[in-house]
Amino acid sequence: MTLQSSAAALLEVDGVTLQYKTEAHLVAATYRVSFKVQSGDRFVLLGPSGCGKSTLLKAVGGYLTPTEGSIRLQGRTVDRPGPDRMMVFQEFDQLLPWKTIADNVAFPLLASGKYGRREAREKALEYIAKVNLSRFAEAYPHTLSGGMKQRVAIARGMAMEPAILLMDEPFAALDALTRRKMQDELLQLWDDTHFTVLFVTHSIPEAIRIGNRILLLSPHPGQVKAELNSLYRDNTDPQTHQALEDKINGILFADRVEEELEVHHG
Ligand SMILES: Nc1ncnc2c1ncn2[C@@H]1O[C@H](COP(=O)(O)OP(=O)(O)OP(=O)(O)O)[C@@H](O)[C@H]1O
Repeated sequence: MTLQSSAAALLEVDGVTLQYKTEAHLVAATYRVSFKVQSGDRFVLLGPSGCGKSTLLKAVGGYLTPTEGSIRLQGRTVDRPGPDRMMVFQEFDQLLPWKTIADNVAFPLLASGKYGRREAREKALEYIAKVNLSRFAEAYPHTLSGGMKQRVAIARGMAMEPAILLMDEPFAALDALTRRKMQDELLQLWDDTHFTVLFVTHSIPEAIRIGNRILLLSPHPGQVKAELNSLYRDNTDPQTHQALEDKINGILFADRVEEELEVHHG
């Protein structure tokens, strides 16, 4: 037993290169990306379209194997999907249309063998309440708005109480007002349970609102440009946000690689 093991990060992504093999050629999605997520982090992967954010998230999910480097969750190498990592996607059609909201949320709890029928239902209802949808527990997905469906998808992911929740642009398809509301709700949920989330977005304002840490990735293939730490969300001063947005824009479009920045504006 060493001190090092007790201080280990929850998720360690170490020098990860990810590639897609197509018939014609090899597409490099990320190149030697490293970062560490601590328990309770709201860790954001931010970068322009095509920089490999979704690919990284899929690799953490265990759906893709790195060609170089390693991914470890709670000290164990990730080599397949597992109930300790739940995904929430952008699309509104990620729910099973023939199942009620309660049954959708209970589904992975039952399928994974984590709970029996009665406990799964109780757990599902508990998380449906957390996303303020108790009134719709017996409704079917097609009767819900896009924002409500996303809340169900979040409840379904959280009900499994995974080690880490993986969110791939979950609010990108929503209108601006709903998107803002959903960001607030996610933060309220975090206040409730302090879950760990790895959140992908290409929106700088969204990254600033959601993240306590932000990893900035360069365009294709994605490489780490900088890591912003110690972001305090209770600082809602628009000037501070604007200054941070400007700083991120500067980093994303400057020619600097692998820079560690500590930003304190709390
Ligand atoms: N299934 C695939 N087969 C081949 N290439 C792929 C595949 N999926 C993604 N790519 C390529 O890998 C690179 C990274 O894609 P990825 O979707 O991870 O980027 P992203 O940063 O999430 O972009 P976006 O914000 O547009 O979703 C891109 O060049 C993309 O074209």
